[in-house]
Amino acid sequence: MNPNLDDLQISARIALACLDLTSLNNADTEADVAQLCQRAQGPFGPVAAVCVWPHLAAYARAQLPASVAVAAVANFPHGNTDVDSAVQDTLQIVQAGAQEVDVVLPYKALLAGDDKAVTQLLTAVRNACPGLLLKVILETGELKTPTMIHRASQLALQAGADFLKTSTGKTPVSATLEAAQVMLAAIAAGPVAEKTVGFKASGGIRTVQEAMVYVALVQQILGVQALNPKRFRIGASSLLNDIKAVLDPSGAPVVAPASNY
Ligand SMILES: O=C[C@H](O)COP(=O)(O)O
Repeated sequence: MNPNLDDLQISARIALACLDLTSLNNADTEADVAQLCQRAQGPFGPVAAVCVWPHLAAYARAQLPASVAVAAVANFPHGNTDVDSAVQDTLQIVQAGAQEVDVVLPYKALLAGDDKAVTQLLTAVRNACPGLLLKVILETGELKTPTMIHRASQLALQAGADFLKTSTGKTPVSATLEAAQVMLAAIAAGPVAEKTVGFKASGGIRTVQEAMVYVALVQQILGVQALNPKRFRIGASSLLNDIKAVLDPSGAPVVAPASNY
């Protein structure tokens, strides 16, 4: 059933306020980031953060008001176990004056049963960015099973994650409702300190209708009070066009044209 315009617009407003507007193409330049930062501050209000490569984080920071956070990625997208390299990424992000680090959990090590390597890398990154918001990307499409997604969630929470994030957007399967359910349940079941951890759905979310199912799930499992950027983010490179179309139906079609995909 298609949602009515009021529901769609409420979700569009939440999605905008909670959006990590992302550009993580290999060839990204300062000009691309300048454009991204401009789009981050549109007529309907700012996004929560922009998300870029570490070497472009300082440039992004200089383009934005303090009200829009800068996030940058570490150990991305491969999720290797090289602690030094992940810490280097993280220090570059810290030195850039960014507010948030999105680190890829070493998911191949986890699948191979090497929990220790996972904990070592995540703990080192956590220690390298005190005071910054740490989002741990589980890469749920590669972990595949609820058991592995639950285990990854636990290890990330134990290492001090502020957010659990589904995906890099660089693998065949990105965010799914099933994976989100497991992650949200892990957050909700945690000790008090972990109950304030946030959730970020990312990868492949291009329409408000797609975003809306995550809004509903977060509300259902974490409660309506979690529908704010401190607890909920959507990481997306191409959702903003549809958010704008929904919020200004007279200005553009509600669903972004296929050419934007
Ligand atoms: O972290 C966010 C993802 O990299 C964005 O993925 P997307 O390009 O499919 O929206």
